[in-house]
Amino acid sequence: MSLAPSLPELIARARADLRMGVPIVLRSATGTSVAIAAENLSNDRLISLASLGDVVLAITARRAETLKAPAYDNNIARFEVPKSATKEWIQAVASPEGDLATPMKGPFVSQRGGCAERHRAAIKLTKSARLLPAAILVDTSEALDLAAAHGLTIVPVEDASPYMALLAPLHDIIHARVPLAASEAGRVHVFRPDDGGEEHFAIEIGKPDRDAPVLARLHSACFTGDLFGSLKCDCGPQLHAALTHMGTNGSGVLLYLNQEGRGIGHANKMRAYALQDQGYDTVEANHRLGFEDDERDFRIGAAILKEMGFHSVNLMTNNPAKIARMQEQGIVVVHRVPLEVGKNSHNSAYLATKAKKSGHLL
Ligand SMILES: Nc1nc2c(ncn2[C@@H]2O[C@H](COP(=O)(O)OP(=O)(O)OP(=O)(O)O)[C@@H](O)[C@H]2O)c(=O)[nH]1
Ligand SMILES: [Zn+2]
Repeated sequence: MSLAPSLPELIARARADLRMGVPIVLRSATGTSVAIAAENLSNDRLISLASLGDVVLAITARRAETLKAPAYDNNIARFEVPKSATKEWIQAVASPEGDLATPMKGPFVSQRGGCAERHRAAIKLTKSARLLPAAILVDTSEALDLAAAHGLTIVPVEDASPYMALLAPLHDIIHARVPLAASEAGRVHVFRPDDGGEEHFAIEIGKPDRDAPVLARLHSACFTGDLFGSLKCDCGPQLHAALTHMGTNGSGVLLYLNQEGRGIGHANKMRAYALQDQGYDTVEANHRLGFEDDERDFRIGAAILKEMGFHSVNLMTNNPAKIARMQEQGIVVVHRVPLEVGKNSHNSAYLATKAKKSGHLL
C-alpha cells in the first residue's frame, strides 16, 4: 500500500521518536521489545516500562570496556537493570560524565546468550539519532498491542537492518549562486537524503571540468571551529584555506558534510570535550562515550561527488582514511593536497593524537 511508510521511512520515524524520548517497538523473529533511548528517559516512562517486564540496558562494547564489564555480544553488551535502579543510575551507566566522581557503578550483570539483535538495532538507532549509544529495552509479547494502542512506531528488525546500513540516495534539491569572499564565482548546492537525515552542502567554485580531477575538500562540520573560531581544532582555518585555494585555482568543490564531531553529533562532541578536560585524548574520549574513533560515513561524500559528475579529485586532506574511503567508493584520488593550517598551543595535543592514533599526515 503506497500510503504506508516504507522501511527507510519507518527507521527515520523511529530515530525521531528516540530523539524525543518516545518509546518504539522492535520486532524480530525471536520476539518483540519496547525500547527507549537511555539519554532522555523520564522517570514516568521507566516506571511504565518496568511494569511490562525485566528492564535491560544495552550499551556498546566500547562503553562496557570503560565500565570494566563483560560484553558477550561482540560489539554490544546487555546489562540487567536492577529493580531498584533509577533513571539516574541508567544514565550514569550510559554516560561518562560522572565516571571520575563515581568510578564504581557496578557490579553489572551482563546477559549472555539469547538474541541480541533488537538490542543491537536499538543502539544503531540511538547512534543515528546522535544520542548517547545506549537504550533500555523490555521484552514483552504485549509490545505490538501497545504499539497499536499508543501509536508507537514498529521497526521490523530483520527487514529494516539492511536499510540501516545502506546509504540513502541524495538529491541536489536546489543550487544557487553565492558570491564568496574566497571567490565571487561561488555556487551552493543543497543535497537532501531520502531518509529524512541531515542535509549536506556542496560549494562549487567556478566551473570545474567534470572530465579532469577537481580540486576538492570533504569538510566535516565543526560548529565550534567553523563558526566560533575554536582553538581546540584546526577546522576553521582548514575550511577557509581550502576555499581560498579553490578561489586562487579558479575552480574546486568543497563538500560541507553534516557529520559533526566525526559523526557523533553536537551534544556528544561537547561530552567528548568535557572528557578531554579530564585528561583523555580525542580518541579515548570517543571510546569512553561508547563510540568508535570515527563514526563518519564517507560514502556520503563520494555519492555527492558522483551526483555532481565528478569522478577524480585532487583531495585537500591530511587524513589517509578519507583517501582510502574515496578510492573504495570509486572516486580516483589523483593527488593529495596537504592542508596544514591553524596549529596553535590549544590544539597541538589534538593534532599529535590524530597523527599518532589515526595516521594523519602532518
Ligand atoms: N568526536 C570528536 N570530534 C571532533 C573533535 N575535534 C574535532 N572534531 C570533529 O572532527 C571533524 C574534523 O573533520 P575534518 O576537518 O574532516 O578532519 P580530518 O578527518 O582530520 O581530516 P582532514 O582535515 O581532511 O585532514 C569535525 O566533524 C569536527 O567536529 C573531538 O575532539 N572529538
Ligand atoms: Zn573542529
